[in-house]
Amino acid sequence: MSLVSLAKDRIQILLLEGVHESAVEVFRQRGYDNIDFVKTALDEDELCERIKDVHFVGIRSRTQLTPKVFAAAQKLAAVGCFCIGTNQVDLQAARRHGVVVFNAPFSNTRSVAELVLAEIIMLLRRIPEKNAAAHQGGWDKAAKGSYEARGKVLGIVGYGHIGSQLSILAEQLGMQVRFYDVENKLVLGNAMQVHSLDELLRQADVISLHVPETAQTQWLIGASQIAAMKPGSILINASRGTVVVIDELAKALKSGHLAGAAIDVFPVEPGSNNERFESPLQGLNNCILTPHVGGSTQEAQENIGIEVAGKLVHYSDNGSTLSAVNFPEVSLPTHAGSRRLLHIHENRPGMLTRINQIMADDNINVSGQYLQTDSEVGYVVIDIDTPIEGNQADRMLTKIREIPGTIRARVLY
Ligand SMILES: NC(=O)C1=CN([C@@H]2O[C@H](COP(=O)(O)OP(=O)(O)OC[C@H]3O[C@@H](n4cnc5c(N)ncnc54)[C@H](O)[C@@H]3O)[C@@H](O)[C@H]2O)C=CC1
Ligand SMILES: O=C(O)C(=O)COP(=O)(O)O
Repeated sequence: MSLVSLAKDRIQILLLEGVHESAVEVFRQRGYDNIDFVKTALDEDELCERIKDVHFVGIRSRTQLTPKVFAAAQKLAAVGCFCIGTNQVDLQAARRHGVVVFNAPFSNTRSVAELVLAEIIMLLRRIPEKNAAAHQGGWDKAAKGSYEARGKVLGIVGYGHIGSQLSILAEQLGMQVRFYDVENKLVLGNAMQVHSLDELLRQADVISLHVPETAQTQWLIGASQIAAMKPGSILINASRGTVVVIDELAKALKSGHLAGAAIDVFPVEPGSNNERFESPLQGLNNCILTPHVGGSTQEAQENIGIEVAGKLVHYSDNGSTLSAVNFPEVSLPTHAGSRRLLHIHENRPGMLTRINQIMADDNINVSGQYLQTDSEVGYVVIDIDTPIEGNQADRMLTKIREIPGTIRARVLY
């Protein structure tokens, strides 16, 4: 069996969780036809079985890529997260296996910001309760507890791509925006950065969470943070379900300390549309529950499909790791007229010398070399302008793979 790159029709792609068909089109246009398309997420055991011969896997936010999955995925070269969050992927395990992980950092951000804006207005007007009452024959025409968004203070936790877009949209409604972020951020419009979460919670009429799932954001909003929020204020979470202690939120909504909430993400979410959803927030009419649809618009999904499939194809064809989330980034020119060696290795001294020595011993001429390393992993790409036959490439790769510390090596056509 040749060790050089497989023919494209033998490269297996597994797309899970109903990734948009725009992704399939991108793969097909670029010659990748061997695509397995699954509408749901798979559990760990099923995934370990399905992923054995897969070279590229595409997931959304529900599929957990654990160390066990990476150990089973011996042929896997890259993961495409067709979403923003990458917390569902064990990024260290991926790196140790030489698997590059990509995501779509921008494509669904506007969709989330728009949904949150709509929820702010609905909750300030107490529409969820009035809607529930009307469906039961009720007629609650009172203005009590209903407010305009204009002039209210919106507190944003996490002023990144989503938080900052929400900030602009909310200012257009006349809201006063304040935000808390662990980093110093470029302040847009008339927004103001405050110095602690506590300060923000005490000032805001509406709090909206836009942080990633990390060890620091886990259960960021618990009993004492909810107690610090203004009586009658509103909490919105379209970030990750682990950011809010949901039982404490349920208590605050029942007691009336919080006037309302909109929750799009949950500590435990169903793996498919056929599974039952359970939450302590069910039955609370002052709480909007949505099934993790912040980024689920036609526009966002289509763009994400094109963006992430494009990154996977580019890595497969060219070796570029530009915008990878777990890997040294190497941006590469095309390699027409040359063969290209990709070598992923543990970052230890002497790696390049050894690779170059093997090439020199074989009279192979190098026309370009690109190296990036981080504290653990090195990624070197070497363009070869000496014509080499399949057998010679195989021999060279065998020797290169024997270099201690090599994680993965392949040659592109
Ligand atoms: N509901 C949905 O369908 C969607 C949910 N998301 C979630 O939204 C999150 C945010 O997305 P983006 O704005 O694009 O991410 P981003 O990375 O652009 O922004 C996140 C911001 O949070 C800040 N941050 C991190 N830890 C913090 C902490 N402990 N306290 C305060 N600030 C902190 C960061 O400095 C950064 O400014 C994603 O990580 C994802 O989990 C994203 C898209 C769709
Ligand atoms: O982009 C994200 O991080 C999201 O949470 C959206 O996830 P989804 O693609 O809807 O499973």
